[in-house]
Amino acid sequence: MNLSTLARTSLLHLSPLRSTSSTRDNATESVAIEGRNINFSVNTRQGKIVPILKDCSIRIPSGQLWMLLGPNGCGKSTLLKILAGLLTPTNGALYVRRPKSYVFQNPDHQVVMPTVEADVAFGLGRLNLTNSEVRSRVSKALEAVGMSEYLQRPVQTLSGGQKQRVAIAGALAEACKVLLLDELTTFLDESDQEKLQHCG
Ligand SMILES: Nc1ncnc2c1ncn2[C@@H]1O[C@H](COP(=O)(O)OP(=O)(O)OP(=O)(O)O)[C@@H](O)[C@H]1O
Repeated sequence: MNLSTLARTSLLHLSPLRSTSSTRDNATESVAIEGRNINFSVNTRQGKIVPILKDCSIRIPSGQLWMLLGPNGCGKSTLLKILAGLLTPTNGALYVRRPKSYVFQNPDHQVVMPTVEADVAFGLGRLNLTNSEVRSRVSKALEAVGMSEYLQRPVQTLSGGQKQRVAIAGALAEACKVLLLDELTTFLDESDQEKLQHCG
């Protein structure tokens, strides 16, 4: 992937990388994502090694919305999966602030519980919260994505865009500091995408 494919929504601006992981805690508290010289290759069934990402470097400050832009197959999803921890880079250095959440391109891969309420609460199970805290977080997250009235809805009755909003609500409920969204445009209409920019 060429770094020119990384764009902030308002302004293309890439600062040079300046810290290493050992100095990060003191020097760059406000950095959300930083990767340096990330490489990723896959081994094909024919035994060939195919490079997908070559020396990809990225630095994103906290509190900003950035989009990865580029042609089909250039490596956007691969990079996002590496940032999410779903893929391990072949080499390179990587820091992603926690907690982080990843929303799949296809919400059917993520929205798995029987009801909307159960699905948004799913990730909270490991956080040791009281029932009332869980209910409050679920309620606020659903409100943020405009899905409050769907609390008891069976997830299989939702549209693709509604499922995607439920998946995003699950991420917001976990109070993630980094939200990684793959192909926001697959199911969400323009107005939903616009609203999402303000609900974090
Ligand atoms: N397991 C794999 N084996 C072989 N090639 C792979 C594998 N996984 C990904 N690729 C290739 O890596 C490249 C990058 O894929 P990726 O899904 O990251 O692209 P993308 O930029 O997100 O594409 P799109 O815009 O079409 O979603 C593609 O050419 C893809 O075919």
